[in-house]
Amino acid sequence: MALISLDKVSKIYPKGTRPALDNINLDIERGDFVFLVGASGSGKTTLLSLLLREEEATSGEIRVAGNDLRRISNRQVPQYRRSLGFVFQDYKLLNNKTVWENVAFALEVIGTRRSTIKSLVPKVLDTVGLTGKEKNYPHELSGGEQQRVAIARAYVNHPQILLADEPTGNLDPTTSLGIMEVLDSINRTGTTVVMATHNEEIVNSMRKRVVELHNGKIVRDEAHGSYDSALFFPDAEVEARSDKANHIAAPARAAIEVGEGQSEGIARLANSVHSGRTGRYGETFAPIEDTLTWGKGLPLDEQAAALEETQAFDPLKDTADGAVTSSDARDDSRFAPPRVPAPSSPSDSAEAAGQTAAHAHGAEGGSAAAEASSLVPPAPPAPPVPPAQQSAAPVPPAPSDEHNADADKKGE
Ligand SMILES: Nc1ncnc2c1ncn2[C@@H]1O[C@H](COP(=O)(O)OP(=O)(O)OP(=O)(O)O)[C@@H](O)[C@H]1O
Repeated sequence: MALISLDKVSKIYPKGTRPALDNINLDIERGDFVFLVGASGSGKTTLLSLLLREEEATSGEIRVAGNDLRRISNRQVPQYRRSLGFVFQDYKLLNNKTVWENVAFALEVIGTRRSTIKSLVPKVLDTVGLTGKEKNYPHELSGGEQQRVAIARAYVNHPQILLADEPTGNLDPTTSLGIMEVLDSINRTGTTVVMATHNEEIVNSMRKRVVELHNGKIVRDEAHGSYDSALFFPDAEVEARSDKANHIAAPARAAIEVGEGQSEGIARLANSVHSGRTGRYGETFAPIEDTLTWGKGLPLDEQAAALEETQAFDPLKDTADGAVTSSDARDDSRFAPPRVPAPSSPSDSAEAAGQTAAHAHGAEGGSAAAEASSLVPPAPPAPPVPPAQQSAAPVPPAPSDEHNADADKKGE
C-alpha cells in the first residue's frame, strides 16, 4: 500500500467559489520525491495542508502512513504530525532562539530527553551544513542558512515524510541548489519528500516525479517530469518566459533519455545554475567563480563514507558535557544523517539576497507560542531500516521513556 494515498479527495473552503481540490486521486510510495507544481491557486498548498491535517477534506479518503486522516481526532493530530516534517517558504524560525535552540525546541516540545537532544542536534546541523553556526540567531544568518535551520528542525527526528511548501521561494538559484542538495540527500535516506514549487529550473533539472495541478485537478503525473508554467496558462508574461523554460528543459530531457542515476538531478541543477541557465533569476546573481563550491553534487562514495562515520560514532564519548546514557546511545544509533556540502563563504553573499527577502516575507514577529504551535513536533527516531522494508505504521504511541505528553493519545 502506498505511504500516502488520496482517493477521490475534494476540498471546498467555506468561502471558496470553486473546489480548491477537485476529486483528486494520488498515490505516493515510500521513498518517492514528488514535485507538486501548478500556477498560483491551483491547490498545491491545500494538498499539503490536508496531508498535514491542517485542513480536512470535504470528501474522499486520505491515508498517510497507515492513518486514515478522517479518523484522527484533533487531539491526535500532534502525535500524527510526529511522523512528518514540514518546511515553509518563510522558514518560521523562532527569532529569539539560536540555531541550536531552534532545532532543540522541536524535540523539547515532544518531551525528548535533554541528553538525547544534546546528541541529535549537532548531527542534524552537520547534515544541513550548519556546524559552527549553533550560537547564531536567525537574524545573523543568510536566507539559505535560515532555510537549512528549518530543514534541520523538520528532519531532526528522521520523519517518514517531509513536506515542503516552496522551500526555495525566497532564495536565489545558487542558494536554492544548496537547499535541494539537502532535500535530495534526506530523500536518499528513505524519507519521502513532497515539495510544492513554482521553480521550473529545479523541477527540470532534478527529473523527479512531477504532479501538476490546475484548478484543483491533477492534470499531469509523470515519473521523471519537467515543468513549463506556460503550458496551462498562456498569457503574455508566461508566454514570454516559455521559450526560456524550454531552453532550460531541453538539456535535462536529453540527459534523462540516456538514463541516469539518482544524484544526477543535483548535478544537472548545479550545472544549470553554474552555466547561467538560471531561469528568470539567472542574470542577477553571483558569477560562476563565486559559486563553484556548490557544483560538486553529492557523490555516492561521499555519502557512504558519511554513513560509515555515523556508524562509528560513539555517543558516550561525543557530547558537549558527556552526559549521555546508554538508552540515549540506542536512540542515537538510529540517526544516520546524510552529508551535504556546507555553504561556502563566497556564496554567502548570494544568500544574503535571500535573507532580505525572507525578512520582508514575515520570518520575524509573532510570539514564540504562536510560532511553536506551527512547529512540527518531529517523530521519534525511526529505526534505520531500508525504505523498502519499512512498514507503514498507524500513529505510533510515543515511547514512554522519551515522551511525557500523553494527553493527545487519550482520545476524544
Ligand atoms: N482558507 C481559504 N479559504 C478560502 N479559499 C482558500 C483558502 N485557502 C486557499 N483558498 C483557495 O483555494 C484555491 C487553492 O489555493 P492554494 O493556496 O492551495 O493554491 P496554491 O497552488 O498553493 O497557490 P500558490 O502557488 O499561490 O501558493 C485558491 O483558489 C485559493 O484562493
